[in-house]
Amino acid sequence: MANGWQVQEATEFDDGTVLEADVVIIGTGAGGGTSAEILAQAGLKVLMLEEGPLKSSNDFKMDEREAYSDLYQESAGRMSKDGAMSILQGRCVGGTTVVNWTSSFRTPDQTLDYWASEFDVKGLSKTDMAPWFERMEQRLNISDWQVPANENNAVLSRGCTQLGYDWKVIPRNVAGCWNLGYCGTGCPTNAKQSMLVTTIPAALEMRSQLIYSARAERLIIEGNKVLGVDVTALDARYQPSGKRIVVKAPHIVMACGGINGPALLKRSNAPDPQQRVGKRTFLHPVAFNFARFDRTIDPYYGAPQSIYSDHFQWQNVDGPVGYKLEVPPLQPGLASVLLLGHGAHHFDDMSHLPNTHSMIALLRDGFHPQSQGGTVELASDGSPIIDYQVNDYLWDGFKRAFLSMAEIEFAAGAKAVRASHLDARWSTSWQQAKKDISQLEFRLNAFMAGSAHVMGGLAMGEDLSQCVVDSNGKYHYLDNLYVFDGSVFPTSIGANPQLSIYGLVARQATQLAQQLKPV
Ligand SMILES: Cc1cc2nc3c(=O)[nH]c(=O)nc-3n(C[C@H](O)[C@H](O)[C@H](O)COP(=O)(O)OP(=O)(O)OC[C@H]3O[C@@H](n4cnc5c(N)ncnc54)[C@H](O)[C@@H]3O)c2cc1C
Repeated sequence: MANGWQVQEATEFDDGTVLEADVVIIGTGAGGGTSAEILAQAGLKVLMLEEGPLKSSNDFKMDEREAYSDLYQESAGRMSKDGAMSILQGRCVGGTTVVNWTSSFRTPDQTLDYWASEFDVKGLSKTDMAPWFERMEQRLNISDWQVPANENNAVLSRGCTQLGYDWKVIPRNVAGCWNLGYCGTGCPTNAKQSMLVTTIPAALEMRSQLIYSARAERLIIEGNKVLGVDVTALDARYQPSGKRIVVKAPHIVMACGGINGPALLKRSNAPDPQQRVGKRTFLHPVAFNFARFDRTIDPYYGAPQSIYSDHFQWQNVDGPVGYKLEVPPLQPGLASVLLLGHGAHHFDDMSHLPNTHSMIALLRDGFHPQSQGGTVELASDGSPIIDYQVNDYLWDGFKRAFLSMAEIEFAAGAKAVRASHLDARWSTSWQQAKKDISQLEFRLNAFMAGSAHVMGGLAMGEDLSQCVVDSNGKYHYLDNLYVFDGSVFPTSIGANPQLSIYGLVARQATQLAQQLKPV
């Protein structure tokens, strides 16, 4: 910034200021950052709008309390409408890539094939996508994690090996990682190759502009065109400051991510003849399991996710729900929420944290008629609400996942295992766990699922009865509006989504850049 980058907080502008650019990008996460660099490289004047604050490694102090309120949507308190699902998403310059846990997977072939056959998605086969994944893997230094897994992750590989289940090492987007484990509070060493330290600085170096604490309130739509964006300047407490600015551009890229993107279109009364905006929002609903060991696990230290198992993920594509197994970090604040409960039991659970391991199962939603995902609605103040119901189809998956996780944990030497359900107790043998898990029932607010992977809501494809953007990310019903982020996925990915977004957006933004390149 000292070199003269154009970076401003929205409140620095006078109320009513009008700004102009060749392309305005709303949101600076995986999709926004990738688009900004590519469009700026093509010589276009890019203006990035971000509703969150600008924070950097100077501010990232491995402090959960500050990080959750500064860097996450709704201060990490975002929930589904009925409270059954806790949803983590970033809200800062760099978006969710600033707080994510660095796992980097290509889109599974099964998912790309399913999109082509069920949603008439064109041009995104495995072969079409390979060069784009390769390009972004190089750009973000993605490769298998070479350091031995921490104890928390080693439980997964050890248990799977014992049982003959598949497991693999996770590729990560890091350069010179210190193996601290606090990726979720922002990387204090700049090792994580988030948009904050890669594509956004590159775009700024090419004379792009970034305005932060700037919430896109609505798109200004006339006929088939978006003329610009009406922006609310937010104050230090992330509340409207009373100032508004307008950004005009001939081309608009929405990269606000799932939930917020559909909400912006709804606030803008964007044309949506089939009423599909906000539908098919997927979350990879996550079930958590905990295991106690008689040795130290220290689950808060070391690369958060370094081992995964897809053993239960692709046994079929469109039958009973499949799930990916991974291992989350357990910093004390996060652990205290996930462990559920209160009082003496909770105190006891937290006292055992150094000996506690956790495993997660990420359910692959969206591949079955009984898995239609959630719907984004607007609250009376225009903010988004996600209605996502846990039904019998998902509950069956959660119960199978609890069993798989407990079996693996006992095989790895766990002394006791517990599901994250208020009725669950610590089972001290695999036999006991099978019985205990079979008795668990879905009750609202007794079982809490989580999500850190918001996808869909603006489905991509040529089938107009289901989709609102085309296979290149252009909104079907407006001439100059593009959606370049994870909200376009017509199902969940079936793997952690960031590299799917980077690869897809690299392809789409490059196409747009070729169309718009100044002559
Ligand atoms: C704790 C955590 C861990 C994760 N770990 C992994 C992982 O290990 N691997 C992986 O692949 N994925 C992971 N993810 C998910 C991954 O980071 C996201 O899927 C990805 O970043 C989504 O990209 P996006 O471009 O769709 O949206 P985002 O990256 O969320 O970016 C959207 C941006 O738009 C801004 N915005 C929204 N609305 C507006 C508006 N109206 N006006 C202006 N700005 C707006 C938001 O503030 C945000 O900065 C994790 C997520 C979390 C929360």
